[in-house]
Amino acid sequence: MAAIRTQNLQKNYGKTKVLQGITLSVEDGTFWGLIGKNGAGKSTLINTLTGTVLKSGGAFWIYDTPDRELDQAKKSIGVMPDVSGLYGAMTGADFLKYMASLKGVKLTKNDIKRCLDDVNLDVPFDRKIKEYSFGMKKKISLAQALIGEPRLLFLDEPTSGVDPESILHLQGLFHRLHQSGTTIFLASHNLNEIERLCSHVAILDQGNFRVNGEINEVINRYTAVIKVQIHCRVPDNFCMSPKFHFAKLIEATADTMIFEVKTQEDISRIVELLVSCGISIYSVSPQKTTLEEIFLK
Ligand SMILES: Nc1ncnc2c1ncn2[C@@H]1O[C@H](COP(=O)(O)OP(=O)(O)OP(=O)(O)O)[C@@H](O)[C@H]1O
Repeated sequence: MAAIRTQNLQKNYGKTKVLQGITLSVEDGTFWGLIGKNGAGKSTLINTLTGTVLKSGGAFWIYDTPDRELDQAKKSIGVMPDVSGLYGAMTGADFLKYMASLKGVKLTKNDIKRCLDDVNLDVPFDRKIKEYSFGMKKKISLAQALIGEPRLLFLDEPTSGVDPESILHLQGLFHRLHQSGTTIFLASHNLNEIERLCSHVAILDQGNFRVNGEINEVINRYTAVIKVQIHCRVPDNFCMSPKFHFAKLIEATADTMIFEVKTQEDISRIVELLVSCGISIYSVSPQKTTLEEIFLK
């Protein structure tokens, strides 16, 4: 079942066409990473899908509920928007209680403590949100998104501006939520985070997806050559026979050879050939194309 489905979804701000006909299907239980340059439309897509802004054209469905009936699907959704929409005059505890009441959930003092612990936010209950640091605001925004254990979670740059220890804590939390079946739609500039956490990725460029799909499949599709570093004892008299025609040796020292090949199978072929030449191999390290390299292309 699709958690999110869009058909030719469009959003304009005046004459600016921000989303130019997005068509996407996000299967239930998947973890999508949404990437794109500043102004590419990531927040606009999340805001449109969660009903914060109105679409200009096309259609979308959340768990088969059409966008015109979005209110009915809202109980399945948790949204962590950017932090500008927080109620600064409220304390964090009152804010969580208020947001919970909108979802029909009653929070006890212990529940609030657990919400704060979940997002690694150590703050007195009576401190007003306007007195929070930027990173603390991010965490309280995430805490409210998690209330009621939503089946579908939208996260807009949840770890930007957050300290490194908390980033690891939050990434662990996202991983556990995904493992327990939550569908997550995460916009982030942290490509390493997306590569490590997500099952799927979409690159938004000029109002449309340049690429979208299963993350390993996307990386493989854009991997023209695989670099493989082989630690081994290279004999002085070693020379590449014609049998190595499928591989390009780009560097060689007394204990390391680096080849460029086209497929994973080529790596096994190189190893077999080296062993048949009597060379002892200590380790083989393929260097995959990263999401960053694909994004920057
Ligand atoms: N309320 C608004 N009114 C007019 N234009 C807007 C509004 N919100 C966003 N835009 C414009 O829409 C475009 C996409 O903005 P959006 O915030 O969705 O990008 P983004 O990919 O989330 O960027 P970033 O990575 O910087 O957060 C930008 O050109 C922005 O100026």
